[in-house]
Amino acid sequence: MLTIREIDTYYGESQALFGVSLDVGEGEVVTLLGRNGMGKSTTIKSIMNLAAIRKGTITFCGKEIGASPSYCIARLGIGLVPEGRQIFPNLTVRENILVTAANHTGSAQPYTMDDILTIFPRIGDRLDSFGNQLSGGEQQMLAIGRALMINPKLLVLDEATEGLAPLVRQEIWRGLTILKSKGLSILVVDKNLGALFRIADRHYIMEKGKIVWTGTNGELCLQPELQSRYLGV
Ligand SMILES: Nc1ncnc2c1ncn2[C@@H]1O[C@H](COP(=O)(O)OP(=O)(O)OP(=O)(O)O)[C@@H](O)[C@H]1O
Repeated sequence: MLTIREIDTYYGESQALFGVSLDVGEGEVVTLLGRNGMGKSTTIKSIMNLAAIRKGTITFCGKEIGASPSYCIARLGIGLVPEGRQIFPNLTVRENILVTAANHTGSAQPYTMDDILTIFPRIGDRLDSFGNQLSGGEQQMLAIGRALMINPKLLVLDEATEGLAPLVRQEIWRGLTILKSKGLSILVVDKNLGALFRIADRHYIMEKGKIVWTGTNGELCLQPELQSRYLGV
């Protein structure tokens, strides 16, 4: 579904990614792991063309998207939950959910507000609150709900549960597990290995702008030395 081949991404003259290749298959949950500053967010920004690649290719559902504007990439079916969530502070929860709603991907069963509230019941109690009145966890659930309303084929989350309380994290992982069971493909950045081990199919580990290891969930679970070397756990 998503195929990244040998991409180099720069910020000005400073190279951040070096020949990164990555795949996400239909219905797969894939993680991007690594310590701070290793290039995970830059990889996600490259997918959405929020950071321009200078070499390599990015293909989504058979279409080369490397040079497409971000909104076109979203319309093709990549729903982004960005780091920092970026929900609209002056819109209500209801408005935040509805503002992006569209079925450009031609889904047979497009997401409705009720679907979002079934996955994240907590935000159902806050429908008339403004975005800036929500807790971090509620904002994250809202950001995921908003991304789902474009009916994505692939959901991309940068720091899915960073800085959130344990209970709220659990609710987010439960929601993502529901989405996986419905067959949604997910690419997720997070540091919460325990939760990732329960949901992920495959992992990529990044160091200094390169992919240094990739393998299945079972393989990573069995290699604590990899976890301590690259992830500091
Ligand atoms: N806007 C930017 N301008 C210049 N350099 C940047 C910019 N954003 C990131 N970088 C650099 O690119 C490299 C990769 O950063 P990136 O944010 O992709 O890492 P990360 O693995 O997502 O880390 P974190 O978990 O801290 O977000 C780092 O050296 C970082 O300093």
